[in-house]
Amino acid sequence: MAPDGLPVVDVGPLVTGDGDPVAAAGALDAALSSDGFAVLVGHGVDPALRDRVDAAARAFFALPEEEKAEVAMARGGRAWRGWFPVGGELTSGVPDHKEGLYLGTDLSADHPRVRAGTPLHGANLWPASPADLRPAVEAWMAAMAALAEAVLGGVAVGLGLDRDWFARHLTAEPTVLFRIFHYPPVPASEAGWGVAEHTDYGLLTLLAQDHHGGLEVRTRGGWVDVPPDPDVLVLNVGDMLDRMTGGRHRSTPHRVRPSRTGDRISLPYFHDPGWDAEVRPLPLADDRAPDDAASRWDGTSLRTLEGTYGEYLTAKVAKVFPALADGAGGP
Ligand SMILES: O=C(O)CCC(=O)C(=O)O
Ligand SMILES: [Fe+2]
Repeated sequence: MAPDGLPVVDVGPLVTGDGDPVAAAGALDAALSSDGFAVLVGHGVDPALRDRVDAAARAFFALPEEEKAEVAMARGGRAWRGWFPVGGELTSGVPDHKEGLYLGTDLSADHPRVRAGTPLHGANLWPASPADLRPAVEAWMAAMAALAEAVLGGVAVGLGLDRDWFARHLTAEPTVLFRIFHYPPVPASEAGWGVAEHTDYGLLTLLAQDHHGGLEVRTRGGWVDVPPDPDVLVLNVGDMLDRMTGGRHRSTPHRVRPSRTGDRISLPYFHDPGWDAEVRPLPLADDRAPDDAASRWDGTSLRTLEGTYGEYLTAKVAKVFPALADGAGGP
């Protein structure tokens, strides 16, 4: 256990094959079964790459608003890509104290899903400056995708499934979103949140952050701080893994305090089921948790959901960005 209570898991054996992957899978299972969050060490991702993405992000957010607006989210249309200003995103109906650049799997205009007008699919909007943003982000997203698949292998083994279960059933073509957030310093007199309380939508989130801190997790024992360590990656469970496991792995609410000490940069990467996947409960019946709709932050029951992951995600995103709601439900 870390001093703050979040478990630390060495995922080295799942990433490199050295060591005992079954023991690492067991540690992961225990971590995700307690509070749905884990601090990952041994992840093998080069810290210099994180520093590159962080530096490029800072250079981008420091540009004048008109330059950032060259890649404004409105230009990304239904693909939900590009920059949004401070206050442009609403979590739980309230504007957040953050700005962000939204990215995802980069699809060209002739990809069948883009041609069909599928929401959240399309090309990334790359800023002209800084030049290193695109190569750094592309390398980072590739590293996160590989790590997410390695971690999912461990999750599967921990649940008594074959190691390639997720790859075969849900993530052959994962839905991938990546965000770069900037939380500018906000005076202590100003209330509100960097990001208000919420859960993540998909399978797994992998988060890198700088040293400023502010991320809080609602564990069973109360709210705890996630230590702001740039060298670790923070893993958390999304709604679909919670649904599949009947709450054994919990999609745990979390929130971000507004930054009081400086410009905070965070890099959440979301590795989620394929768009057309229908996520069903696994046959793990005996340890199924009771239905949680009444107590969940959004009142949604993960036990009774129907439809594809794409439908679930589109409905969620339309609440956060009301501008996307317009016709976002179908092609
Ligand atoms: O910025 C952070 O630390 C967390 C962001 C987050 O929770 C999210 O994007 O879902
Ligand atoms: Fe989140």
